Amino acid sequence: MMQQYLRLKAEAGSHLLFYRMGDFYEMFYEDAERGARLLNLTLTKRGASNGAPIPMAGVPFHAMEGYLARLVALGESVAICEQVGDPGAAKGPVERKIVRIVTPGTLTDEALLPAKADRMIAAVWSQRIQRSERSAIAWMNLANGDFRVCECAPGMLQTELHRINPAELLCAESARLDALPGIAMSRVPDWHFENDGARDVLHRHFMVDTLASFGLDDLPAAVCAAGALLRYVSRTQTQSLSHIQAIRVDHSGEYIVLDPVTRKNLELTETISGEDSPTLFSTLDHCATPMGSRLLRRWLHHPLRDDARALARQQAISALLSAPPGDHGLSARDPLDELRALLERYPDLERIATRISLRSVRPRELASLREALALLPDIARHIEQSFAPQSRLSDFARDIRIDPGIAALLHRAIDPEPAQLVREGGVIAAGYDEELDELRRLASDSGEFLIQLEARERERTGIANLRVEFNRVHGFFIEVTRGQTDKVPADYRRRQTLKNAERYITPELKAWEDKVLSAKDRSLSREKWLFDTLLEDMAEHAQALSRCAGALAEIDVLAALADHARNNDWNAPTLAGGSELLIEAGRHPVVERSIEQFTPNDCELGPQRRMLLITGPNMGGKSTYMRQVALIALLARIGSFVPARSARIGRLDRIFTRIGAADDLAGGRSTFMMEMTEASAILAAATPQSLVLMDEIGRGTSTYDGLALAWAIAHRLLTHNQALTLFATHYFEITRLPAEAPAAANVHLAAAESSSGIVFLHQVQPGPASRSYGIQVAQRAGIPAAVIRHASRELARLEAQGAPTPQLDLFSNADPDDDAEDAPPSGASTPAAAALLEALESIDPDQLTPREALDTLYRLRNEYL
Ligand SMILES: Nc1ncnc2c1ncn2[C@@H]1O[C@H](COP(=O)(O)OP(=O)(O)OP(=O)(O)O)[C@@H](O)[C@H]1O
Repeated sequence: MMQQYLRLKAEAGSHLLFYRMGDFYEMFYEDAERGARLLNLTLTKRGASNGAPIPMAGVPFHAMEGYLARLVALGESVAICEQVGDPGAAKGPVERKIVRIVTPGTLTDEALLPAKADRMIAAVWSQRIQRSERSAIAWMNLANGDFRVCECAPGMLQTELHRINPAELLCAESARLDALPGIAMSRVPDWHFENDGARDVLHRHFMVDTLASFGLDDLPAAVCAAGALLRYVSRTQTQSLSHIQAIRVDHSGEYIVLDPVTRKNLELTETISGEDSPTLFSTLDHCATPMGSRLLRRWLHHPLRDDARALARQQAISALLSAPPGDHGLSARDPLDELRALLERYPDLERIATRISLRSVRPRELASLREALALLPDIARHIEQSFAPQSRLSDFARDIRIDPGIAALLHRAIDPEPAQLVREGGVIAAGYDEELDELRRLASDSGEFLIQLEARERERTGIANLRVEFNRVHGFFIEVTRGQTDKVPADYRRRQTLKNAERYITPELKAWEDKVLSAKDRSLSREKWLFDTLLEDMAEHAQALSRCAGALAEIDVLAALADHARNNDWNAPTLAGGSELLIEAGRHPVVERSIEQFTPNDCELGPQRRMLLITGPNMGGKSTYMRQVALIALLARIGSFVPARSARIGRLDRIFTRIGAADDLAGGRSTFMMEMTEASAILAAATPQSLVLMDEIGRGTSTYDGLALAWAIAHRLLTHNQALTLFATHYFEITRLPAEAPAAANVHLAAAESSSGIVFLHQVQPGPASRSYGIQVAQRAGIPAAVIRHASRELARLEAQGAPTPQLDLFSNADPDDDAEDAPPSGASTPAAAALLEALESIDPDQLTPREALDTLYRLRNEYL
């Protein structure tokens, strides 16, 4: 047996091996030690190898899922080995096989998957293509069959990985990739990523001769990553991956880029301290189904650059809110509430569809699918009848239409209340299969047959006390008392002789006995076969089911967003083409829910007013204001309504944030170093279409250094990057920037002093703040009165001395070359230079092929030299 174990362990490699023995999955050797430590199991011993006892630890088979869930949460992978041979027939150990491998990114079992979040597996690959380095990511959501790739510059790899947020990351053995927090790393041999082999894997899976139809022709690195990923995932699953029907290319220009820091700072799906709520997602997630919740989460992380898709969603939300009052179609309820109530009755169709493809669906899931399918016509009718006509909504009504034959088949085939597992029996409905009905009848109601047989035999033999009976040792028999045995017919065969009676069997009773005794077994295997056949039939419809699930998830998200908009007085924003953000009476979507009276504020940013310098007391509401502007922009760009009286949101390519200070002690970077690293990333990449939030930059160092840096950074953002910027600062000196650069404007958060201390008005007003109120805020925070009095005296003394204010022309002696670099295109010394700068501005090197880059270089040389 140990030989068999060791062979299977070699196959499982570094994964833990769960080796099935009777009612347990056992682990041996190092696996046992690791498993026992991770799962808190008792470590025992079994036999010996080379004189030393073999460590062993096991988990009961019926509790396996719970243990697996714990292991994958810890980033472990497990190979599950089952007995596949017949224990009776085998001479040595029963034949065993690894039937599946569970890894953190390839889960499909309902019990192991989080309901409201996706678990993705990704593969990364980088290679040199014509002298430039390209990185590619392929990722797959095995639970719904989504398979995507993208290529990007190596510097964008981290940002893209954060967007995708995989649970497991696959890379080549030789890849230089640091472990990423919260992501399990799996390494495979480099050759898995080789182009020819990878292409071959994809060709075979999709049964195509070319990948051109997926748009992968010009993406060689992406092909390598996708091929390696598909090879890895196929190995982990026992069934074919027929639900993975296509690869989609995510173009980098499709979404507004949010770097990891920004996703965190805006608290989209996780608070800064790592909690699930309150976040934008937890505030908006009124979805009725888990698949809707997952889609909403995806949307929040993928705001769109293009207007059309966001607008289509927004119009669908408007249509859902536009139901004519009074005429409420199916019921007296409000149509949006009715729609949400209908959606609430849906199971997780997306995952059920996938498990049908993987042939791992459970009987009860099919029963809930049956109930759900019966509701589809109601939903389709409700959408058509109750809401204003809208093209997106009409598409849904079409996409959720499913062949009624599937529901009919499930009605006929699946028991109204099926058992949990097929092996328990009682899953296939009565009347679906004659043979199964007969087997079940035999297995269950043998009593009737025996009574009839007894009556018949009494009559035939004339033996009045003849009895038909059963015992475990001898099976069925006819018992005749000794005095009557001369009446026994010739076809009676003696089975057993007792003191006062003889026991017989007849050919009829024997045949019947064989049938009954095996009926139970046969009915179970017949049921298993029928269930498998049913799954084969259902698999043909898996794609239609998953399309229907996708449409339902989308309706669910739109209905949730519509509901939130309606209940919180949100409005449809205008999506504009230029670079602008105009918000009238905007609110913070999460904070407005947690306080009684939120003060709305406007925001105006555009080509002539690119930067707001925000001042005001601590606790005045600066961070809230900046975040609310970014969140309103993001919400508009996912297609949602926004918490504002009106909003006009231009095209955005990126949102950057530099908010708050957090040490990265693990990474060995101080607060100040972190701050500067983030700022330098922003200065390197922000464009006129970027939204930048900068909160108190420079705070982490001495006043002069900090002020100087803050000034220079603000200046550069204004003149060079020309990004739309919200710049909160405590350096009042910086409020004089607008005098030099008219594209900057001062606003402040108003506060007033009353007899009982400072009152925060949370109102954004034009102009700089007049003072900082630091001492008043400290007083409110409970600093002892003596310290406050001392501070007030110190302040008065410093003010009386006229404490030196840092000079504002700190940069007047700056290197003239630096000035030139900072100058906007319009500040170029000659018209030709201005034209050249403008031409350079319009180039996005990341979007050019090497050939195009060379051509562009020649063209510029010819035009401007
Ligand atoms: N517009 C508003 N209406 C009502 N309350 C608000 C508003 N904005 C902020 N607040 C409240 O004020 C508190 C402080 O806000 P915020 O953290 O934005 O201040 P801040 O100016 O950034 O402070 P600091 O400079 O100390 O970081 C928030 O927790 C919130 O409860």
